[in-house]
Amino acid sequence: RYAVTGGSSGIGKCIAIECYKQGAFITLVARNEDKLLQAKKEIEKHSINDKQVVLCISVDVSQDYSQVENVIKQAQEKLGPVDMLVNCAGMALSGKFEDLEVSTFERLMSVNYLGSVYPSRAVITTMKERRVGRIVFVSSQAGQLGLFGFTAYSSSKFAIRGLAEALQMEVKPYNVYVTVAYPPDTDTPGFAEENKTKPLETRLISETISVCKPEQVAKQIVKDAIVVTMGLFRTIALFYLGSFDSIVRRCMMQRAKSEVADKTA
Ligand SMILES: NC(=O)C1=CN([C@@H]2O[C@H](COP(=O)(O)OP(=O)(O)OC[C@H]3O[C@@H](n4cnc5c(N)ncnc54)[C@H](OP(=O)(O)O)[C@@H]3O)[C@@H](O)[C@H]2O)C=CC1
Ligand SMILES: CCCCCCCCCCCCCCCC(=O)[C@@H](N)CO
Repeated sequence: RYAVTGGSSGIGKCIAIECYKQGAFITLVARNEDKLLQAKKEIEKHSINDKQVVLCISVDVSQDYSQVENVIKQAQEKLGPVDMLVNCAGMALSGKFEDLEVSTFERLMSVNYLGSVYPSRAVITTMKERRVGRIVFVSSQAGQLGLFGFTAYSSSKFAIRGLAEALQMEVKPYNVYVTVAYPPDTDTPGFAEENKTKPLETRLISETISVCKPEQVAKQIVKDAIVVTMGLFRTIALFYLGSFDSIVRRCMMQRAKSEVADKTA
């Protein structure tokens, strides 16, 4: 059972299709109901058995945590616990730092960052209890490099990386896995929208690499969620992370011991 935020368009919709093709039950989360229904119809064409369902939830993932928590609870009651959550809802706005409205910084932070925190927070307890789960975050290449025109966007995508890495250290002992995707420019409705206001410099920088197809990006994201690949930096970091993970495990054992002691006391 998979839940995909931003599953009604672009990369999120392609991720949903990719997972549906593998027999998963899908919950789509986005705001616009027409787009959700449209996507549902499209995804259902790829079913591989007649038990599969696509459930649509209309909610703004960036506004009210209790609302997000409620709808996720309802979805889990209908379909059962979520095994994989893909946080793909997001948006991009660009412009020079001094030209961007202050409200744009707030908006991108709440949609891209808090919009990934809330759904994750809503599913994590059940995942830890079940000792099963995957959470996928969708950052961006602009979440690894700060680029001209992306002062608001890049920082919201860098934030996702910090969240994901910290969360991974917490949930690893519970067999819950976290992955982050850093996609390049991808041909989606959101990308077309973003291009309407892109500064020239940003456009020229973007054009140095080619635009990907959302189907291709989605395939890679689903694959990476299952098979983890590594870069050089990651390998060095892994040495440290290993020792940090053992601290986490030690604390867990210590806590379990003292809980037993409390009970017997
Ligand atoms: N396309 C690209 O070039 C790249 C995109 N990305 C990232 O990938 C993700 C998907 O991008 P893309 O497919 O292009 O985007 P689209 O604009 O095509 O789709 C965005 C999806 O997110 C939903 N969404 C947006 N805001 C909210 C919200 N506040 N609450 C709930 N749902 C919301 C939209 O539905 P609705 O509007 O109805 O709510 C829609 O389903 C984003 O996080 C983006 O930053 C990363 C790198 C490159
Ligand atoms: C290890 C990293 C390698 C980096 C290679 C250099 C890439 C420079 C070009 C970057 C293009 C900007 C992508 C942003 C996409 C995006 O998030 C928006 N389209 C959102 O919609």
